[in-house]
Amino acid sequence: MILNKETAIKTAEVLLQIKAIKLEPQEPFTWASGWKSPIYCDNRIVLSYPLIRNFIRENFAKQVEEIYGKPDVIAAVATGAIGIGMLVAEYLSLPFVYVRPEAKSHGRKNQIEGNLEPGQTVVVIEDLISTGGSSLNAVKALRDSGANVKGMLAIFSYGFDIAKENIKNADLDVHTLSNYDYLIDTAQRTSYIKESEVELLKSWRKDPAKWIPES
Ligand SMILES: O=P(O)(O)OC[C@H]1O[C@H](OP(=O)(O)OP(=O)(O)O)[C@H](O)[C@@H]1O
Ligand SMILES: O=C(O)c1cc(=O)[nH]c(=O)[nH]1
Repeated sequence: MILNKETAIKTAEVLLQIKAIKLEPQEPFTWASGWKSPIYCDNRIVLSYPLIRNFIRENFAKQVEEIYGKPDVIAAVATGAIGIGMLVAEYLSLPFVYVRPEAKSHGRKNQIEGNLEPGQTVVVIEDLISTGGSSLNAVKALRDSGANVKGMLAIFSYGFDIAKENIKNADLDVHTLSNYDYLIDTAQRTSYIKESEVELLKSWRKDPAKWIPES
């Protein structure tokens, strides 16, 4: 869910400005889910731009407080959200943990890194939601450890039905700064993408799991 339309447009604009959005219809990207895609949104690039990471950090912090008040802990989904999650925690003067995709096989064998006590309230920060698998895997680990997960904020979501269903089944409250619709509108308005690319992205978006690149 989008909380603030202006933030959604501005977030789409800055992602385009720093070229976080990559289009490679001829040589598709492979996503975490295994899906092939003509588009990749690399939100990790945000960290390289101080003004833009501050914008993301401040909007995340504002929305965390507006929606949930102050949680006990900010948690980030590794690795993509560790940097920005840490900035949000610092801005709000809150403790921070991050959640690995799985427990380490050596050392302390942790999946959650940092200090988290059972019963603590947690807001999760994620960089991007495609199917929602990675985010929900992290939320499960937090809940299994006894945390009270209040909800999750992500920079961007593609808004796929599968993600909506997964999130609903997990009974998780999710908000994003921007999403695919705002991104495509902004990319069209600023001529970041050509009309032919808009058509391709629209047809891909109808059934992304089954999309086959044109040869
Ligand atoms: O919603 P999903 O289908 O799970 O896909 C989104 C996930 O994919 C990316 O992580 P990736 O697995 O590429 O790892 P990284 O964060 O370590 O770069 C991204 O950071 C999300 O966590
Ligand atoms: O699904 C993914 O793996 C994924 C998609 C995307 O656009 N960006 C990203 O970082 N991961």
